[in-house]
Amino acid sequence: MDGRDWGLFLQPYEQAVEELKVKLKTLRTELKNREAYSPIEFVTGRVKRISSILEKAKRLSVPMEQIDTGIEDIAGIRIMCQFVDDIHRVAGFIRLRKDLKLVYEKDYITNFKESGYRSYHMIVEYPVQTAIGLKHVLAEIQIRTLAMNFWATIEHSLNYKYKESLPDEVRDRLKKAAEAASVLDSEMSSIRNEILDAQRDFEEKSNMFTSVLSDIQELYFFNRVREAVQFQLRFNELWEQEDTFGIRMLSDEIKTAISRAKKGGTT
Ligand SMILES: Nc1nc2c(ncn2[C@@H]2O[C@H](COP(=O)(O)OP(=O)(O)OP(=O)(O)O)[C@@H](O)[C@H]2O)c(=O)[nH]1
Ligand SMILES: Nc1ncnc2c1ncn2[C@@H]1O[C@H](COP(=O)(O)OP(=O)(O)OP(=O)(O)O)[C@@H](O)[C@H]1O
Repeated sequence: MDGRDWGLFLQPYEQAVEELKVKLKTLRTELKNREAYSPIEFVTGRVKRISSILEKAKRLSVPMEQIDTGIEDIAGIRIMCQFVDDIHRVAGFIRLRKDLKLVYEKDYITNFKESGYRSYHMIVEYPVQTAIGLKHVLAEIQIRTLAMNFWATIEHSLNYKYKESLPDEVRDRLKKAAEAASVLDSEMSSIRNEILDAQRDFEEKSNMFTSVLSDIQELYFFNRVREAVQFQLRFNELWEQEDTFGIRMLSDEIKTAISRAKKGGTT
């Protein structure tokens, strides 16, 4: 292939990368608007360099006329997430999409590579509209945490610089660093879960607070002033003691008092 052929060959891959980047960045914005938190931190993409395609074709013994099927990462997308759980959510969103077809997935998080490499890969088929019709191209979507990306970026540049000559001792240290990055991810996930639990706890308490107080207000509305004051005093005490169980019981009592008041009964 000469330069012009390569330009024509790579054009749909360039279009696929640009379109997928836009679509995944839009998904990020949409999720931020819907849920105030997006599992996608940022998205990058690239088309493989010609020299890298040729090198890989040689290494994998892929004939030139089969590189579009034999090399799956000519179009490459990378999605960075804050937490490991986010990776699985993002993969879920990709599986549901109707504008691409999932070919297969590689879970290098559970089954990390010998080097220590961790990421979740999805190979997809993406339809690109060209001047002469639809062309389906393969694209590789790598989904990883910021820590996995940090490790992979440095390891890639060291391997690129030193090629086969990386000393065994350095390889071992890189493996250990990958392990440390994974421990960091687990620790961050567990801190996040604790924060989420605390937030849920706080939300539950503040809902309880509002609901009990509005029930007490209702008793005032039915002119059950003495009863309402007594409930208020008991609530204040239980709230101070952080006795959630006691507040739940009290809430039931107040509700019974309200329905009694609605029926016009006496206290
Ligand atoms: N930094 C880094 N990246 C890796 C490593 N292994 C895989 N990758 C990335 O993941 C891509 C796909 O790797 P594989 O799933 O092994 O598929 P492959 O294309 O058959 O394998 P390679 O010949 O290793 O590219 C690679 O092109 C890299 O971008 C690794 O050990 N270190
Ligand atoms: N799916 C991807 N999305 C975004 N960037 C990628 C993706 N895959 C690789 N890259 C980046 O593209 C640059 C060039 O990498 P290149 O494609 O030559 O090699 P590789 O993917 O690491 O290896 P291989 O040739 O074995 O597939 C590197 O910076 C690499 O991190």
